[in-house]
Amino acid sequence: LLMRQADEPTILKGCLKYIQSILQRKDINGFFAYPVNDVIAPGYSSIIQHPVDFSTMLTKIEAEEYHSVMDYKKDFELMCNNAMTYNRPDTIYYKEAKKLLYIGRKQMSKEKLMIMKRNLG
Ligand SMILES: CC(=O)c1cc(-c2ccccn2)c2ncccn12
Repeated sequence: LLMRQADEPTILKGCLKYIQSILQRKDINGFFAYPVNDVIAPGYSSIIQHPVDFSTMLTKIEAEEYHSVMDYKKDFELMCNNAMTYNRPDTIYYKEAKKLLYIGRKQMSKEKLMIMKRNLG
């Protein structure tokens, strides 16, 4: 039986789920786990045009809607920037978003992606 080499989408899916698992562990309060609603955040849906959260991103990973790590990184940065747009700088949501953005940029840096590619190679 020939070993079935995982195809590109499967490899990318594995990488993105690994990256998301690391980033979600940093969101200890789960502020970014699910879509923000207008009940907890008044006026959110009229202020934020392109809402995104980790659960939505996981659905997109499974549906193979991301064609590269850079694609995924765009949604991740949008999620953090949405929080830094809607919330004032003195709020826990703004501060957590800023921290998460920094961690995500390190996790998806050129160097880290090279190492991941090499280990998959
Ligand atoms: C991410 C974000 O902007 C957010 C998450 C939350 C949130 C998410 C889960 C539980 C409680 N709050 C929130 N609440 C008020 C205002 C903004 N937020």
